[in-house]
Amino acid sequence: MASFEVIGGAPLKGEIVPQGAKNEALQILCAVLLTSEPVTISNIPDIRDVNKLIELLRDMGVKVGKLASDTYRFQADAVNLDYLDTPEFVAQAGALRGSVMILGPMLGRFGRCQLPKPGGDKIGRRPMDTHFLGLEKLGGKLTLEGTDFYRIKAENGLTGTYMMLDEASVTGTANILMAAALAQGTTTIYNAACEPYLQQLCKMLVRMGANISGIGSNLLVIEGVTELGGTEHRMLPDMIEIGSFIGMAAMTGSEITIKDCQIPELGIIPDTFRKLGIQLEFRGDDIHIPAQQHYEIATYLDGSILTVSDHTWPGFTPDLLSIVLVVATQAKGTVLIHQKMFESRLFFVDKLIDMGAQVILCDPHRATVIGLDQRQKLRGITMTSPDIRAGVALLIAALSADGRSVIENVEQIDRGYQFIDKRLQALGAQIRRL
Ligand SMILES: CC(=O)N[C@H]1[C@@H](OP(=O)(O)OP(=O)(O)OC[C@H]2O[C@@H](n3ccc(=O)[nH]c3=O)[C@H](O)[C@@H]2O)O[C@H](CO)[C@@H](O)[C@@H]1O
Ligand SMILES: C=C(OP(=O)(O)O)C(=O)O
Repeated sequence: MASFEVIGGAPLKGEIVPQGAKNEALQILCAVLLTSEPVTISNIPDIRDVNKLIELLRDMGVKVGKLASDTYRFQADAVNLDYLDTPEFVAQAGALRGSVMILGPMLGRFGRCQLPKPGGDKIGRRPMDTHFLGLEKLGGKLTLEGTDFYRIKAENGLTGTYMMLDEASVTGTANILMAAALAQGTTTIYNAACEPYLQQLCKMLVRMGANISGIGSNLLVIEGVTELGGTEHRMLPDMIEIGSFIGMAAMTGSEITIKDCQIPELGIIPDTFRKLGIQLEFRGDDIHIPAQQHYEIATYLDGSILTVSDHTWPGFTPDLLSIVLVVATQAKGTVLIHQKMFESRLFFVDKLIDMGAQVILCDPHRATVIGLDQRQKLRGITMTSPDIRAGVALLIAALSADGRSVIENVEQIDRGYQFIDKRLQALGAQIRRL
């Protein structure tokens, strides 16, 4: 297990370019399984989860060519279905969440798929029910082995139908959409997730020959086609990384410019940070955060305490709540952080409390943060990164803290943040990989 040693307290300065989006990459990479023609994808982040998925695709028989450091060409013209029966496949697919999205393409194109319970962050229950309810409505027959191995088959192909998802699951919508693209007839998905990465997937599928209407809404209508063709696709910048850098700049009192953010795709992320009193300036497509000694959390109009909570798009993403929470520890004022989707994502506040932050964990879903307004800095400690976003929140805390911190288990951070130590060093951070 690798660690980061951080000597905190010094402001950072400079420009940083966000990586391509992790969670978009996981969807888009799985979509290469939908066609035997070449698909070229650029702005692919060089991170653990994405590299593991590329390796899995390669081992499944997909031809993978690296054209540049962030650009790959894939061709799934000789997929080896027998590989799904090997223990190697089970180990690889079980090691990340994104592997779950091979289900839809494999079922749509080859009529079968199987999968162990996928990996990913241990942040509470992560049910797969929506995925399978949707795929079964299209004609898939599911067999469960125990509670954590799934086999699904559609020997006579899939048939389009109307469905109302029980929840707007991001990866669930991606799976059903990809399967429906190759089903016979019309599929209507109501209560579909509609975040920018899913919109990107829809646009890519349309370029491959799919007929999809309602892109960007929660009502998708897909006219199935018999086959899809090759395409080129470029990933959006990672909105969670952009939010993390905004939080890092504020918490460390740094002047940072985040380049090429595709600001219109960020939804309410910038305004949510503004509610914490953080100044953001849009300079063309860059976000400039000036050095701020103090930032003050807004209240509601009647003076009552602000709540920041997660919601499906266009609401605030749950993946940035840990960042908002840590940034609030040095704000002026009080905020209630309400993590509605996941019940185990706030336990990392114990470490912030050890560092001197004033946080009350009300219950697994809610924490009240009473900001210190820089009256007292956090103190460096040794801690372990429990999940990807808590890991980065702790890294931000360490960068702002007095003294030396050690963050263990940074493989969690490496899942989703490309060469983060080197990129932060370029901004002047004292961070070292041990
Ligand atoms: C690889 C990937 O893309 N992972 C993201 C994806 O995970 P993933 O697709 O696994 O997450 P889902 O959208 O399925 O759901 C996440 C959790 O939220 C709950 N839920 C979901 C929808 C809803 O309307 N109400 C509700 O309460 C679910 O029960 C589940 O516990 O979306 C999550 C929610 O944005 C993000 O945190 C993950 O980073
Ligand atoms: C929860 C996350 O990732 P995953 O779904 O891959 O575990 C995340 O990206 O914040």
